[in-house]
Amino acid sequence: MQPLLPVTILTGFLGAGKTTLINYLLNHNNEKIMIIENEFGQINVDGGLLKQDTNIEIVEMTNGCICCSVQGELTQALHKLHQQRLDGKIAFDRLIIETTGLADPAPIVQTFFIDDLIRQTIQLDAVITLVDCEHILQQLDEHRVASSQIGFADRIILTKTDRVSEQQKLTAIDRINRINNKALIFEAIQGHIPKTQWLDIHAFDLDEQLNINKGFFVINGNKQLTANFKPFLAASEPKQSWSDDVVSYLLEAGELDLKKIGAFTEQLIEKYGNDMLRYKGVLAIHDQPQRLIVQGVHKVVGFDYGTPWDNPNQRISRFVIISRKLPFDEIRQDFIETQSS
Ligand SMILES: Nc1nc2c(ncn2[C@@H]2O[C@H](COP(=O)(O)OP(=O)(O)OP(=O)(O)O)[C@@H](O)[C@H]2O)c(=O)[nH]1
Repeated sequence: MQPLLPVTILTGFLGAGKTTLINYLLNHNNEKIMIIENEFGQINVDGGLLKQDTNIEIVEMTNGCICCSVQGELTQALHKLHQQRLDGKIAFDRLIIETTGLADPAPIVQTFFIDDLIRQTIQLDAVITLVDCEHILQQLDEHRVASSQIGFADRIILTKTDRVSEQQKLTAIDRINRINNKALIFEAIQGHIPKTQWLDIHAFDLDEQLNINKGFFVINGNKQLTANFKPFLAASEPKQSWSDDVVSYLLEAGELDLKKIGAFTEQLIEKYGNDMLRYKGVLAIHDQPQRLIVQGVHKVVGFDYGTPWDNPNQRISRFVIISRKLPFDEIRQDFIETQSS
């Protein structure tokens, strides 16, 4: 049996630097990479821009954007690639899906959980969102899809920071952080970022990392990684208030009752799953030494027990939800009521 094929979804608004990033990767990489990409409209320019060599195959989907035809065209393309791999007609080590700048990642991400063959052969590694530091504020004001792309991200790569002042950059980061306080933010000028920062990060594994507001990292050029890591704002209060329709919510409580939290999660997803882009919980369950991990995308959710809590006195349940506006006070109250009495 072949190992699961890792797939990375690369998203970001028009002109955010997706092709530039892929080209940088292809110039600093030995793996064979399959890229599925598409452009909005009939003429696909990006295929021409991407560096062509023997380590890259490109499947272009020009028939509208991926998200409109996701259940059909993308699923079909993935099935076909799988068969060609099985037949030995084509060989590659990973797949990158570059979405059009106008795509909402939701249906693309869901494809990897819905289709049986895809679930059994492909492992969704992460959603990486590129954010154009120069234009993001305007894009967020004008295009709902821009906040969705940020909300879905496991990692955010900030581009074009060479074109803005330090203050503009900090303002952009503040706003991004409010939409998604779970994704680590990296900076890459002209796509210069080591692939280890955005490939094979296993974001959909049921692990115990919540990564809330961990920080901001500068990766610039080919310098040593560690020398360039710059911690950023730790959970700061936003300096300005924005009205983005996607925001991050954090629920916190002590030990929870398993039945109650099960019912809470079920109802939450039933009622608000369509609005909840990504969510993750690391929960302390009464009489259970291990952490309970919950992770989901809209109405697709996974649960598993993780490692035991190190310190029995520090068993705190945390649940992060990145969502369109929710009645937070009510949800927080319901969450607190799932505590074991
Ligand atoms: N100054 C500057 N320009 C950049 C940077 N990253 C990308 N660009 C430029 O921005 C333009 C758009 O970059 P692309 O890589 O084509 O962006 P894209 O996200 O693939 O664009 P679409 O396919 O239209 O969604 C190109 O002219 C790039 O050279 C950066 O970090 N700094």
